[in-house]
Amino acid sequence: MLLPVFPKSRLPAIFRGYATEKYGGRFNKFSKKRISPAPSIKRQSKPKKARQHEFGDTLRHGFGELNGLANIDKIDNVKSNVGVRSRFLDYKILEEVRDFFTKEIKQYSLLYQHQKIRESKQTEDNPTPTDIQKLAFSEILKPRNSKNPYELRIFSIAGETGCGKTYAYMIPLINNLKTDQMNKVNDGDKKKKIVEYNENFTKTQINSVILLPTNELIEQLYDVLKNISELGLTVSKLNFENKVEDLIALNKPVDILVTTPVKFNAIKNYAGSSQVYRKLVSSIKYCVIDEADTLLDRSFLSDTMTSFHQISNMSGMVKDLVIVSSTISKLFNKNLNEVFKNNNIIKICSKRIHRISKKLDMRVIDCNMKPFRNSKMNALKQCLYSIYCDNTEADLQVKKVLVFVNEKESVSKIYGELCSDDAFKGYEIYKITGENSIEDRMQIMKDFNSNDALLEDALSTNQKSSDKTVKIPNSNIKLNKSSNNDSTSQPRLKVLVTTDILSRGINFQQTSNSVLYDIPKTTADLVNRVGRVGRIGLPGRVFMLAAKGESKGWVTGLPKAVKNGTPLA
Ligand SMILES: Nc1ncnc2c1ncn2[C@@H]1O[C@H](COP(=O)(O)OP(=O)(O)OP(=O)(O)O)[C@@H](O)[C@H]1O
Repeated sequence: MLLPVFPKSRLPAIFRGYATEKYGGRFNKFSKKRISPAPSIKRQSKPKKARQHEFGDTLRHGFGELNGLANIDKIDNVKSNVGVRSRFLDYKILEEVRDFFTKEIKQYSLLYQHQKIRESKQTEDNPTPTDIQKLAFSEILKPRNSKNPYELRIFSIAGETGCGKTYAYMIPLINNLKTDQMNKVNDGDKKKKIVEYNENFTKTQINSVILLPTNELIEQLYDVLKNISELGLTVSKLNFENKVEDLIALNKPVDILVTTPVKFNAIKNYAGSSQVYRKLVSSIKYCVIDEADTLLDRSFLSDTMTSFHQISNMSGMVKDLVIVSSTISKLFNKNLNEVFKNNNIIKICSKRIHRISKKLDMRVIDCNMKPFRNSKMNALKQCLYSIYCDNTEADLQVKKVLVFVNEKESVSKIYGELCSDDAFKGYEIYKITGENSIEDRMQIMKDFNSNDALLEDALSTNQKSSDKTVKIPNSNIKLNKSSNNDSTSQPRLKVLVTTDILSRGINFQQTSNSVLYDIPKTTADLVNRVGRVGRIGLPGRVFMLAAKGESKGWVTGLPKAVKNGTPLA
């Protein structure tokens, strides 16, 4: 079932032919005469070395010095050699922990979900650790200094978006918690003894804390840990809906507390007496600061550091602090070195950091060219239509597209435009900004992530066409159209318009398409927005819309840089 994006009556003359001809053949005919090749094509003929140099320079200029990404080659003592061990079995991980996580990865990994749908036989394979996981396991699982078992070790883990950093810190953390738990009980039936030990607790005791910047990420991580009770461990979250009082009243060990720095700092106020507070936090031995490039930037730094100082001051027992990030900006690197200057930070970094996955098909659309008439909205509508019509993800019932903008005001504008356009009647359009209540945000994320078929009658106009391709006008972008135009098998489209609020850390379920409506303000924003698709080596597509004056060298050079694996720093 096909939808005309631009109703014929409201279409500028230049569009009319395209709309009536359903984009395909007519576009090809027009494009030969009127459309000059996209600038990115012209630039591709430049000598490789000169272009890469120009790309790096212009990118830095484009995004400004302070927010630029650090050059990893210039950071001392970074551990990035993966080594030869290639299986979970090769690392000193407790057998039950290893079995638990390999099972979890197979069941819930985006990679395995993807394969399950496309090639069900592949799901028989056993997962292997990703590069960042191998690096992290090699360092964090090293035996501690036996002379000083409570020495604080600080690790910084940095790797490209979607490379599996969560398990890179989670598996060693669970391994440590489980080992500590086993050491607390005597030999014999350890499982039974651990249950008895936990039942005898009269006060809440937190054993480890994971700090995250947003409620969405807390929810996501809590979901990752939902089966952890199988290992005899407990997890609690402190977010918008959970009260600190309830945590205090639990009266049992909390092996992992997932929360934000602000919520964590609030525990002190609610604890009432310093004795209660001390009891709560004095058993924290492991602390993780995830999405640290956000939590150690200007807006969060003071809350994050208050949390960490509270943990280490009150307990003096923190053994491992793990700081995790997908980019290393100059500011982050500066803050990291300043804040932890007296400690040796063990820096673990994947070689692919600051690079965009080569599996991503990255395209730039110049909106200044006809027929978009410098209207990003027109270009966006055409993108959505083309994604909807092409034959990718043919086996899915629902295709999903993320649309990222810089300012929350633009979210409502775009959402309003798409909702009020009859051509988008059958699409499910969502928006999320910081202005939505947290409850709303959670519900919208749930709806967008669900893969249920949309209402049968959602798409009511069925237009048959024999064209095999759809082309985004005035670009070199041609997409194959679904070969099957039968209304029951045509996928449906969900579109989520949002800001950077959702650009960090979120695993969107079965989402392979993204439109960067605005040019991101910093390289870190670019890397994170793009990184919501094409995760863990999966294929994906990103369309970047460039208006008049935005088609600078680095913008048009981006697709080539992605293909060449050029670091964006
Ligand atoms: N060893 C593995 N094999 C297969 N899939 C994995 C493996 N490790 C993690 N995954 C899956 O990869 C996906 C992305 O992982 P994760 O969320 O940890 O990425 P990330 O590096 O933290 O990304 P970001 O920088 O965006 O936060 C998840 O669906 C996870 O289940």
